[in-house]
Amino acid sequence: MAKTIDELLIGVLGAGSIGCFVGGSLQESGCPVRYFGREHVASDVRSGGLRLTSHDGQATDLAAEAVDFRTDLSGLEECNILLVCVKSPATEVTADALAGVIRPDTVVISLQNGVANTDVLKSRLPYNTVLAGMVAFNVARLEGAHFHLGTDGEIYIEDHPVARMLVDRLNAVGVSAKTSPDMKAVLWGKLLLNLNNGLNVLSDMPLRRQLLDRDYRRALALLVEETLGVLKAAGVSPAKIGKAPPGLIAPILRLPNWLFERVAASMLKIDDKARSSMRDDLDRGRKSEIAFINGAVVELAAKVNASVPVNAAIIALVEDAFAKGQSPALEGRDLLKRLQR
Ligand SMILES: NC(=O)C1=CN([C@@H]2O[C@H](COP(=O)(O)OP(=O)(O)OC[C@H]3O[C@@H](n4cnc5c(N)ncnc54)[C@H](OP(=O)(O)O)[C@@H]3O)[C@@H](O)[C@H]2O)C=CC1
Ligand SMILES: CC(C)(CO)C(=O)C(=O)O
Repeated sequence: MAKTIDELLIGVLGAGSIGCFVGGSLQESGCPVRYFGREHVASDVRSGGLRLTSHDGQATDLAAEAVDFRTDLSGLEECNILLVCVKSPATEVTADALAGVIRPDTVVISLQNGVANTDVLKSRLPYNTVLAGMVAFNVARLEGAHFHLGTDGEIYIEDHPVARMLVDRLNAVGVSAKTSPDMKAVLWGKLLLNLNNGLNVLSDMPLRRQLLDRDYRRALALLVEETLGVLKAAGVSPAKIGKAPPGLIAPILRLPNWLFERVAASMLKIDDKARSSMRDDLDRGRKSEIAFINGAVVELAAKVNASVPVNAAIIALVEDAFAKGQSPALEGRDLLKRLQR
């Protein structure tokens, strides 16, 4: 693929929060982008265009007529790069829809949470180059097709010439991005942060307020420690994502509030209303990604004969919340008691 990035058509498959934010940022940088998503986003784009804003005050508006948003897969075969941004439960079905439609030289990049999506895509798309990616920041859909970056954080993409071109373009428009030769470590490092997604479903609080609740932080510390134990037994070294090295996350979380607020000031730079993507799924009546986050820990634990009661308890509570369609709004101390039983 000896073309420049401006000659390559980027497809965003699953144009929701991450897809519209990353795709919109690449379009802002001058790349041709085609979005594939749902009618509820398409109709908002038609009526008001695509709006991207950020907690640091940046704003970008892409006019409706400049946004090529499709609610079917027509023209997918013209894409040279495909960013897969669907939630993990949709990866298999999505990959099957791509197989035999996209060109063998299309580079497919997963920008999803969880550690297994790239393997699923690879198994279904054996002729394509499939790269792992990871997004460390939070994006929320506000009113209409307005997508808001609520935290700091970087995008990582597995090292490859196409990844380098995308990273350059993202950095040029102020979206931090880098390539990595070791995405397994990056994905497990991110999964440590995503252990909070399930807790955010259970707390019924915005992320910032929940992080200021010491009992919720203690619950998260238990999850992180249990997961690090499994990773150690399996010989996996998670990468440092954010400011704290993996081994310091739990001790920092356990600090009293006054000290935590100082030591973890960057972790608390979150919009007051931001919630985890799993909490969005509960509100929108969708499936949860819990099986791909805490469930990945349970799966790895089984391989190394480790027991993971804390992750298992969180999975059960989150599955129950999704079955009922609402958060149990657990007090931090009640959750902690259940986990320490
Ligand atoms: N939001 C965030 O802050 C972050 C999210 N992530 C991860 O990024 C990934 C994407 O999350 P997010 O952007 O929040 O998800 P969203 O649900 O906002 O966006 C995904 C969109 O893709 C649509 N979709 C699903 N299947 C298809 C298909 N076959 N064709 C076209 N559209 C489809 C979904 O529709 P439908 O509603 O029908 O499912 C939905 O509108 C997840 O793995 C998430 O964990 C990572 C970091 C932060
Ligand atoms: C950015 C973060 C860690 C928290 O919002 C996330 O990945 C998510 O919401 O899924």
